[in-house]
Amino acid sequence: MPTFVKICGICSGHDLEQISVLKPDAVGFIQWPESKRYVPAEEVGQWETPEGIKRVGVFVCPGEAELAHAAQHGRFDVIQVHKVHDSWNFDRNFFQELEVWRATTPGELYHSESGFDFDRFLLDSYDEKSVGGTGKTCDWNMAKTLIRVTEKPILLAGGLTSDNVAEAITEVKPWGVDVSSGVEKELRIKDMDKVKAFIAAARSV
Ligand SMILES: O=C(O)c1ccccc1N[C@@H]1O[C@H](COP(=O)(O)O)[C@@H](O)[C@H]1O
Repeated sequence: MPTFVKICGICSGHDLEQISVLKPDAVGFIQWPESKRYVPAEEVGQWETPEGIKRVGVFVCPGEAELAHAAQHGRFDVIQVHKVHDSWNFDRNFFQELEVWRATTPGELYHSESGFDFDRFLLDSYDEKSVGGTGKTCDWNMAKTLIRVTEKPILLAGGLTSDNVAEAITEVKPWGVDVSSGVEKELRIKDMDKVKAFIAAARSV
C-alpha cells in the first residue's frame, strides 16, 4: 500500500488550492494560537478541499469545547492532538465521523498508558520553542520499534524533506509521513516545488 502523505501547516487558501492539485492524502491546519502557523478554524472553513483529501486540524492540549467548535467551523475530518495527558478524553458521540490522532515523541508513546482509543498515532519531535513544526527529526530507531509493535497505524513526522523522506519510509516503515517546515519557502508560505518533490519522493518507495 502506498505511504499516506500529509502536508501540514497550510496558512492560506491560495497554498491549499495549489497543494490540492498535487493530491496529497491529507492537509493540515494549525489550531494552536501560539504557533506562527496558526489559522483560525473559521478561516479554514471557508477554504475548499477536493474529495479524497482529509482535512486535519492540529491542536495542543485542547479541551472538548475548543475541539467541538473548531471541528465544526474548520470542517475537519481528523483532529491531531499534541501534548495530551494519558487521562485526556473526547466524547466521540457528537462527532462520530471524526478521526482522532495522537501526536507524541517516540519516547512519550513508549511510556504512554492512555485509555483513549486513538485512531492513529503521529511521531514528532519537540524543542524548547515549539511542540511541533520544529524541522527536527525524531528518534527513528525508537519509531521503528513502535511501528512494529503498535496495532494502530503510525505516521512519521519531524524534520522530513524530499531529501530524506524515501530513506525514512524504507528505514522506519511508517503507515504515513507528515511534513510542514520541510516544504516551506518561508514561514507560513509553502514552496510548491518542494511539496511536489516531497510527494514524489514519498510515493517513489
Ligand atoms: O507547525 C507548528 O507550528 C505546530 C505547532 C504545534 C503543533 C504541531 C505543529 N506542527 C506539526 O509538526 C509536525 C512536523 O513539522 P516539521 O515537518 O518538522 O516542520 C507536523 O506534523 C505539523 O503538524
